[in-house]
Amino acid sequence: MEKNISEDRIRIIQVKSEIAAGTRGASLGIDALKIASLDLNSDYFTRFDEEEVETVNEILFDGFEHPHAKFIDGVYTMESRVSEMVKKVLDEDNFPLVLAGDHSTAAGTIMGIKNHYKNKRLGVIWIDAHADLHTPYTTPSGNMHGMPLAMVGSLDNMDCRINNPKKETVELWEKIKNIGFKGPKIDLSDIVFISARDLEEPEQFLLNKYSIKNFTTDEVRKLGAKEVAKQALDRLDNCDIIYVSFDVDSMDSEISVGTGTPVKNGLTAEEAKILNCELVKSPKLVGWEMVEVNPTLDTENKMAETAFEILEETTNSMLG
Ligand SMILES: NC(=[NH2+])NCCC[C@H](N)C(=O)O
Repeated sequence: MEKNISEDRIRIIQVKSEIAAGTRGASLGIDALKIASLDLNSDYFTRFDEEEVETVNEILFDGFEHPHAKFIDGVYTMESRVSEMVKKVLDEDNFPLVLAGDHSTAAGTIMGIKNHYKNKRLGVIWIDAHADLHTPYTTPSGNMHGMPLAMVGSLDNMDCRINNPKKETVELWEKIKNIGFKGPKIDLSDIVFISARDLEEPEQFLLNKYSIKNFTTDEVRKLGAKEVAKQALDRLDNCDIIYVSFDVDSMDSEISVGTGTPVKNGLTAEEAKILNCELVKSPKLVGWEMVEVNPTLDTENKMAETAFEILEETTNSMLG
Protein backbone atom coordinates (compact mmCIF):
# COMPACT_ATOMS: atom_id res chain seq x y z
CA MET A 1 0.00 0.00 0.00
CA GLU A 2 1.53 3.27 -1.14
CA LYS A 3 -1.08 5.88 -0.55
CA ASN A 4 -1.57 7.98 2.49
CA ILE A 5 -1.93 11.39 0.98
CA SER A 6 -2.26 14.30 3.34
CA GLU A 7 -2.76 17.86 2.17
CA ASP A 8 0.82 18.85 3.01
CA ARG A 9 2.25 16.06 0.83
CA ILE A 10 0.63 17.24 -2.38
CA ARG A 11 2.92 19.05 -4.79
CA ILE A 12 1.31 20.70 -7.78
CA ILE A 13 3.82 20.31 -10.59
CA GLN A 14 3.16 22.83 -13.34
CA VAL A 15 4.36 21.93 -16.81
CA LYS A 16 3.39 24.82 -19.09
CA SER A 17 4.66 23.13 -22.22
CA GLU A 18 2.84 23.05 -25.56
CA ILE A 19 5.47 22.19 -28.15
CA ALA A 20 4.01 18.74 -28.88
CA ALA A 21 0.45 19.86 -29.68
CA GLY A 22 -0.73 20.71 -33.17
CA THR A 23 -2.49 23.94 -32.15
CA ARG A 24 -1.07 26.74 -30.06
CA GLY A 25 -2.21 27.71 -26.57
CA ALA A 26 -2.09 24.68 -24.25
CA SER A 27 0.75 26.27 -22.25
CA LEU A 28 -1.86 28.78 -21.00
CA GLY A 29 -4.08 26.01 -19.61
CA ILE A 30 -2.64 26.07 -16.11
CA ASP A 31 -3.11 29.80 -15.74
CA ALA A 32 -6.64 29.37 -17.12
CA LEU A 33 -7.29 26.84 -14.32
CA LYS A 34 -6.05 29.41 -11.79
CA ILE A 35 -8.35 32.09 -13.24
CA ALA A 36 -11.21 29.59 -13.07
CA SER A 37 -10.47 28.93 -9.40
CA LEU A 38 -10.63 32.67 -8.65
CA ASP A 39 -13.86 33.09 -10.59
CA LEU A 40 -15.35 30.17 -8.70
CA ASN A 41 -14.18 31.64 -5.37
CA SER A 42 -12.01 28.67 -4.53
CA ASP A 43 -8.93 28.72 -2.32
CA TYR A 44 -7.55 25.65 -4.12
CA PHE A 45 -4.29 27.17 -5.31
CA THR A 46 -3.44 28.45 -1.83
CA ARG A 47 -3.71 25.00 -0.30
CA PHE A 48 -0.71 23.24 -1.85
CA ASP A 49 2.97 23.85 -2.51
CA GLU A 50 3.82 24.26 -6.17
CA GLU A 51 6.73 23.32 -8.36
CA GLU A 52 7.25 24.47 -11.92
CA VAL A 53 9.20 22.81 -14.70
CA GLU A 54 11.00 25.25 -16.96
CA THR A 55 9.77 25.05 -20.58
CA VAL A 56 11.31 25.52 -24.04
CA ASN A 57 8.20 26.91 -25.75
CA GLU A 58 10.29 29.61 -27.45
CA ILE A 59 11.54 26.99 -29.95
CA LEU A 60 8.11 27.19 -31.59
CA PHE A 61 9.24 30.43 -33.24
CA ASP A 62 12.03 28.62 -35.07
CA GLY A 63 9.81 26.19 -36.99
CA PHE A 64 10.24 22.41 -36.86
CA GLU A 65 12.99 20.32 -38.40
CA HIS A 66 11.54 16.86 -37.80
CA PRO A 67 8.27 16.43 -39.75
CA HIS A 68 7.50 13.04 -38.18
CA ALA A 69 8.27 14.17 -34.64
CA LYS A 70 7.90 17.93 -34.48
CA PHE A 71 10.19 19.71 -32.00
CA ILE A 72 11.54 16.34 -30.83
CA ASP A 73 14.71 17.98 -29.46
CA GLY A 74 12.56 20.16 -27.21
CA VAL A 75 10.35 17.21 -26.32
CA TYR A 76 13.46 15.29 -25.23
CA THR A 77 14.43 18.19 -22.97
CA MET A 78 10.93 18.41 -21.50
CA GLU A 79 10.59 14.66 -20.86
CA SER A 80 13.93 14.71 -19.03
CA ARG A 81 12.99 17.75 -16.94
CA VAL A 82 9.54 16.46 -16.01
CA SER A 83 10.95 13.04 -15.18
CA GLU A 84 13.53 14.59 -12.84
CA MET A 85 10.95 16.81 -11.15
CA VAL A 86 8.50 13.97 -10.58
CA LYS A 87 11.27 11.76 -9.22
CA LYS A 88 12.43 14.54 -6.89
CA VAL A 89 8.91 15.04 -5.52
CA LEU A 90 8.54 11.30 -4.91
CA ASP A 91 12.04 11.07 -3.39
CA GLU A 92 10.94 13.73 -0.90
CA ASP A 93 7.98 11.50 -0.02
CA ASN A 94 5.48 13.88 -1.60
CA PHE A 95 2.69 13.27 -4.10
CA PRO A 96 2.98 14.57 -7.69
CA LEU A 97 -0.22 16.19 -8.92
CA VAL A 98 0.75 17.33 -12.39
CA LEU A 99 -0.99 20.07 -14.37
CA ALA A 100 0.40 20.11 -17.87
CA GLY A 101 -0.17 21.65 -21.28
CA ASP A 102 0.08 19.12 -24.07
CA HIS A 103 -0.14 15.42 -23.16
CA SER A 104 3.36 14.47 -24.35
CA THR A 105 4.98 15.35 -21.03
CA ALA A 106 2.92 12.68 -19.26
CA ALA A 107 5.63 10.34 -20.55
CA GLY A 108 8.05 12.29 -18.37
CA THR A 109 5.71 11.84 -15.41
CA ILE A 110 5.73 8.08 -15.97
CA MET A 111 9.52 8.02 -16.40
CA GLY A 112 9.90 9.91 -13.11
CA ILE A 113 7.52 7.56 -11.29
CA LYS A 114 9.39 4.51 -12.59
CA ASN A 115 12.74 6.04 -11.75
CA HIS A 116 11.63 6.40 -8.15
CA TYR A 117 9.73 3.09 -7.92
CA LYS A 118 12.28 1.09 -9.93
CA ASN A 119 11.12 -2.41 -9.08
CA LYS A 120 7.40 -1.78 -8.91
CA ARG A 121 4.99 -2.69 -11.64
CA LEU A 122 3.17 0.44 -12.80
CA GLY A 123 -0.37 0.45 -14.16
CA VAL A 124 -1.55 3.43 -16.21
CA ILE A 125 -5.15 4.60 -16.59
CA TRP A 126 -5.35 6.90 -19.61
CA ILE A 127 -8.64 8.84 -19.78
CA ASP A 128 -8.44 10.42 -23.20
CA ALA A 129 -10.18 10.57 -26.58
CA HIS A 130 -6.88 9.37 -28.06
CA ALA A 131 -4.62 6.38 -27.45
CA ASP A 132 -1.39 8.42 -27.84
CA LEU A 133 0.48 5.31 -28.99
CA HIS A 134 2.04 6.69 -32.16
CA THR A 135 5.72 6.67 -33.01
CA PRO A 136 7.67 8.74 -35.55
CA TYR A 137 7.18 5.76 -37.88
CA THR A 138 3.36 5.75 -37.65
CA THR A 139 2.23 9.29 -36.76
CA PRO A 140 -0.23 10.90 -39.16
CA SER A 141 0.52 14.41 -37.87
CA GLY A 142 4.04 14.48 -36.46
CA ASN A 143 2.58 15.95 -33.25
CA MET A 144 4.30 14.29 -30.34
CA HIS A 145 1.37 14.62 -27.93
CA GLY A 146 0.15 11.59 -29.87
CA MET A 147 3.20 9.56 -28.72
CA PRO A 148 3.72 9.52 -24.91
CA LEU A 149 2.59 5.92 -24.36
CA ALA A 150 4.87 4.67 -27.14
CA MET A 151 7.76 6.54 -25.48
CA VAL A 152 7.26 4.76 -22.15
CA GLY A 153 6.41 1.44 -23.80
CA SER A 154 9.61 1.76 -25.83
CA LEU A 155 7.74 1.08 -29.05
CA ASP A 156 8.49 1.66 -32.72
CA ASN A 157 5.53 -0.29 -34.13
CA MET A 158 7.35 -1.14 -37.39
CA ASP A 159 4.51 -3.47 -38.39
CA CYS A 160 2.45 -0.37 -39.13
CA ARG A 161 5.18 1.86 -40.49
CA ILE A 162 4.04 4.61 -42.87
CA ASN A 163 6.81 7.23 -42.36
CA ASN A 164 10.54 7.34 -42.94
CA PRO A 165 11.91 9.57 -40.18
CA LYS A 166 15.42 10.83 -40.77
CA LYS A 167 18.44 9.62 -38.84
CA GLU A 168 18.53 12.62 -36.47
CA THR A 169 14.88 12.06 -35.58
CA VAL A 170 15.47 8.38 -34.85
CA GLU A 171 18.48 9.18 -32.65
CA LEU A 172 16.42 11.53 -30.52
CA TRP A 173 13.52 9.05 -30.38
CA GLU A 174 15.94 6.41 -29.04
CA LYS A 175 17.18 8.87 -26.41
CA ILE A 176 13.62 9.64 -25.29
CA LYS A 177 12.77 5.94 -24.93
CA ASN A 178 15.82 5.52 -22.69
CA ILE A 179 15.39 8.48 -20.34
CA GLY A 180 16.00 7.44 -16.73
CA PHE A 181 16.95 3.91 -17.68
CA LYS A 182 17.08 1.88 -20.84
CA GLY A 183 13.94 0.27 -22.20
CA PRO A 184 10.24 0.16 -21.34
CA LYS A 185 8.85 1.80 -18.21
CA ILE A 186 5.55 -0.08 -18.40
CA ASP A 187 4.08 -3.25 -19.87
CA LEU A 188 1.69 -2.30 -22.65
CA SER A 189 -0.91 -4.64 -21.20
CA ASP A 190 -0.82 -2.57 -17.98
CA ILE A 191 -2.56 0.33 -19.71
CA VAL A 192 -6.32 0.83 -19.43
CA PHE A 193 -7.98 3.40 -21.66
CA ILE A 194 -11.23 5.12 -20.86
CA SER A 195 -13.25 6.73 -23.66
CA ALA A 196 -10.50 6.45 -26.30
CA ARG A 197 -12.46 6.93 -29.53
CA ASP A 198 -10.26 8.60 -32.12
CA LEU A 199 -7.64 5.98 -32.89
CA GLU A 200 -5.66 5.52 -36.06
CA GLU A 201 -5.05 2.03 -37.40
CA PRO A 202 -1.48 1.65 -36.06
CA GLU A 203 -2.85 2.37 -32.57
CA GLN A 204 -5.75 -0.06 -32.94
CA PHE A 205 -3.17 -2.66 -34.02
CA LEU A 206 -1.33 -2.19 -30.71
CA LEU A 207 -4.52 -2.39 -28.66
CA ASN A 208 -5.22 -5.76 -30.26
CA LYS A 209 -1.62 -6.96 -30.08
CA TYR A 210 -1.26 -6.27 -26.35
CA SER A 211 -4.92 -6.90 -25.42
CA ILE A 212 -5.25 -3.39 -24.03
CA LYS A 213 -8.69 -2.69 -22.62
CA ASN A 214 -10.55 0.43 -23.69
CA PHE A 215 -13.71 1.23 -21.74
CA THR A 216 -15.81 3.02 -24.34
CA THR A 217 -18.08 5.96 -23.59
CA ASP A 218 -21.01 3.57 -24.12
CA GLU A 219 -19.66 1.23 -21.46
CA VAL A 220 -19.25 4.14 -19.06
CA ARG A 221 -22.87 5.06 -19.69
CA LYS A 222 -24.18 1.52 -19.40
CA LEU A 223 -22.16 0.36 -16.42
CA GLY A 224 -21.89 3.73 -14.71
CA ALA A 225 -18.68 5.66 -14.10
CA LYS A 226 -18.20 4.24 -10.63
CA GLU A 227 -18.35 0.66 -11.85
CA VAL A 228 -15.97 1.39 -14.75
CA ALA A 229 -13.47 2.90 -12.30
CA LYS A 230 -13.70 -0.26 -10.22
CA GLN A 231 -13.27 -2.53 -13.23
CA ALA A 232 -10.35 -0.47 -14.53
CA LEU A 233 -8.56 -0.86 -11.19
CA ASP A 234 -9.45 -4.57 -11.07
CA ARG A 235 -7.80 -5.08 -14.43
CA LEU A 236 -4.60 -3.63 -13.00
CA ASP A 237 -4.78 -5.80 -9.92
CA ASN A 238 -1.33 -7.26 -10.64
CA CYS A 239 0.25 -3.82 -10.67
CA ASP A 240 1.88 -2.48 -7.51
CA ILE A 241 1.29 1.21 -8.23
CA ILE A 242 -1.15 3.24 -10.34
CA TYR A 243 -0.92 6.53 -12.26
CA VAL A 244 -4.01 8.23 -13.72
CA SER A 245 -3.68 10.61 -16.69
CA PHE A 246 -6.73 12.74 -17.47
CA ASP A 247 -6.88 14.54 -20.81
CA VAL A 248 -9.83 16.94 -20.86
CA ASP A 249 -10.57 15.91 -24.46
CA SER A 250 -11.95 12.67 -23.02
CA MET A 251 -15.04 14.78 -22.41
CA ASP A 252 -17.45 15.34 -25.27
CA SER A 253 -16.55 17.99 -27.85
CA GLU A 254 -19.60 20.00 -26.79
CA ILE A 255 -17.96 20.51 -23.41
CA SER A 256 -14.35 20.31 -24.52
CA VAL A 257 -14.25 23.24 -26.88
CA GLY A 258 -11.15 24.69 -25.24
CA THR A 259 -8.80 21.88 -26.15
CA GLY A 260 -6.66 21.18 -29.21
CA THR A 261 -8.18 17.95 -30.48
CA PRO A 262 -11.88 17.72 -29.48
CA VAL A 263 -13.78 14.54 -30.39
CA LYS A 264 -17.51 13.75 -30.42
CA ASN A 265 -19.09 11.02 -28.35
CA GLY A 266 -17.14 11.70 -25.20
CA LEU A 267 -17.76 11.65 -21.47
CA THR A 268 -20.00 14.11 -19.68
CA ALA A 269 -18.29 16.34 -17.12
CA GLU A 270 -20.12 14.42 -14.40
CA GLU A 271 -18.86 11.06 -15.68
CA ALA A 272 -15.31 12.40 -15.85
CA LYS A 273 -15.61 13.69 -12.31
CA ILE A 274 -16.91 10.42 -10.90
CA LEU A 275 -14.29 8.39 -12.77
CA ASN A 276 -11.42 10.50 -11.46
CA CYS A 277 -12.80 10.73 -7.93
CA GLU A 278 -13.21 6.95 -7.74
CA LEU A 279 -9.87 6.09 -9.34
CA VAL A 280 -7.84 8.27 -6.99
CA LYS A 281 -9.25 6.45 -3.97
CA SER A 282 -7.03 3.52 -4.90
CA PRO A 283 -4.39 2.94 -2.21
CA LYS A 284 -1.95 2.23 -5.05
CA LEU A 285 -2.20 5.74 -6.53
CA VAL A 286 1.24 7.39 -6.91
CA GLY A 287 0.44 10.21 -9.34
CA TRP A 288 -2.41 12.03 -11.06
CA GLU A 289 -2.33 14.42 -13.99
CA MET A 290 -4.61 16.74 -15.93
CA VAL A 291 -3.69 18.03 -19.41
CA GLU A 292 -4.66 19.85 -22.62
CA VAL A 293 -6.78 22.78 -21.41
CA ASN A 294 -6.36 25.43 -24.11
CA PRO A 295 -8.11 28.73 -23.30
CA THR A 296 -7.22 30.29 -26.67
CA LEU A 297 -9.70 27.95 -28.35
CA ASP A 298 -12.43 28.60 -25.77
CA THR A 299 -15.03 31.18 -24.89
CA GLU A 300 -15.26 32.71 -21.42
CA ASN A 301 -12.87 30.12 -19.95
CA LYS A 302 -15.57 27.44 -19.82
CA MET A 303 -13.23 24.51 -20.44
CA ALA A 304 -10.96 25.55 -17.57
CA GLU A 305 -13.94 26.06 -15.25
CA THR A 306 -15.25 22.57 -15.99
CA ALA A 307 -11.76 21.12 -15.66
CA PHE A 308 -11.10 23.04 -12.45
CA GLU A 309 -14.20 21.61 -10.77
CA ILE A 310 -12.95 18.13 -11.65
CA LEU A 311 -9.47 18.99 -10.38
CA GLU A 312 -10.77 20.25 -7.05
CA GLU A 313 -13.13 17.36 -6.41
CA THR A 314 -10.58 14.79 -7.51
CA THR A 315 -7.98 16.27 -5.17
CA ASN A 316 -10.44 16.26 -2.27
CA SER A 317 -11.30 12.67 -3.09
CA MET A 318 -7.67 11.55 -2.97
CA LEU A 319 -7.26 13.20 0.42
CA GLY A 320 -10.14 11.00 1.54
N1 LIG B 1 -3.11 13.98 -26.43
C1 LIG B 1 -3.71 14.30 -27.56
N2 LIG B 1 -4.56 15.30 -27.62
N3 LIG B 1 -3.41 13.58 -28.64
C2 LIG B 1 -3.94 13.80 -29.95
C3 LIG B 1 -3.38 12.87 -30.98
C4 LIG B 1 -4.12 12.96 -32.28
C5 LIG B 1 -3.65 12.02 -33.37
N4 LIG B 1 -3.78 10.64 -32.99
C6 LIG B 1 -2.20 12.31 -33.74
O1 LIG B 1 -1.34 11.52 -33.43
O2 LIG B 1 -1.92 13.33 -34.29
